[in-house]
Amino acid sequence: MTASSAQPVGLPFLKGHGTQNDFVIVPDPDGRLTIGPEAVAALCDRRAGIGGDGLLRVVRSAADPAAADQADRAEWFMDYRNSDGSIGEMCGNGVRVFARYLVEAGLVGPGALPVATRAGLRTVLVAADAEDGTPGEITVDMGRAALPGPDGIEVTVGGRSWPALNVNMGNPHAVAFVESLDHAGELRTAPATSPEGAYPEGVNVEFVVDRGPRHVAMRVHERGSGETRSCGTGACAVAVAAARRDGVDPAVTGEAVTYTVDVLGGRLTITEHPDGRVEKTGPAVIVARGELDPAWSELIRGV
Ligand SMILES: N[C@@H](CCC[C@H](N)C(=O)O)C(=O)O
Repeated sequence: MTASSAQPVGLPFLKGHGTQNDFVIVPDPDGRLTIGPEAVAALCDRRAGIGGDGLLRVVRSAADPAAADQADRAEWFMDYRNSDGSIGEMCGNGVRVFARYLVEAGLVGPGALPVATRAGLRTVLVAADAEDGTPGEITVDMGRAALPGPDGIEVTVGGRSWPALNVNMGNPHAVAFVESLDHAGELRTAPATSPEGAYPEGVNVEFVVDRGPRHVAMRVHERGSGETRSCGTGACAVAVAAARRDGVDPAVTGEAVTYTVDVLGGRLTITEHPDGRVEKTGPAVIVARGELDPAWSELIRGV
């Protein structure tokens, strides 16, 4: 994609991030645009495009067949794509950034906001901004974690292997507790997982170390995006895996448990409730607004 100096086509975009997991945001309220995998990858390219770990298309649920069955419960559908153009069912940081955009654009008011995703409905709560203007934190009900097994999953990097727990937060995760986050290496390629076939759709892999009581730190290699500085669904998977490793299950104790999860780009707070719901709290900001050059209409249909 080469930029031209012609008049802007007027297709607006924004850029935002949540704990430095960053996204190109494309408002498409009436579902007029077709942004195929090639266009997503080009927009997310950090040298020739806008740059991002993924893309959030903001569309009314009723205007997209992928979310039409949720339209009676959620006006807005988060159409999330990884930076390579592939689909991710859910994005925990993305949904906070998505909500921040809707609120800042005046498209929704304060309070609980239901958002349709490919993993089902998620409810987002945007806290009021601080008096100094600092954007309030955002809490998301991320639904229930599933631990479908099998036992014996392993993650391997650079000749070292660790046992991993398969945690599904609407999307798949393999969570491995390691001695040092450096052991994950450069993470330029996806870590190997075994047994073969455990993750037919690919997997997000988290490497975790302890920082203190109910406090861990992680790195992540995301399916479709590579190493990112944060992964919201990954942080939830990590908190649930850490709780089980620590012998804690809120469904058994009847008490919620909270873990602080440090990511390379900040900090997320994850609470698992006795009914199994996992809540995630963290920041989300919009950092830029602009218009795409007309040259993009070669890749994006409907412009
Ligand atoms: N960064 C996201 C997860 C995005 C989807 C993931 N790469 C997948 O393919 O499942 C998050 O914050 O949860």
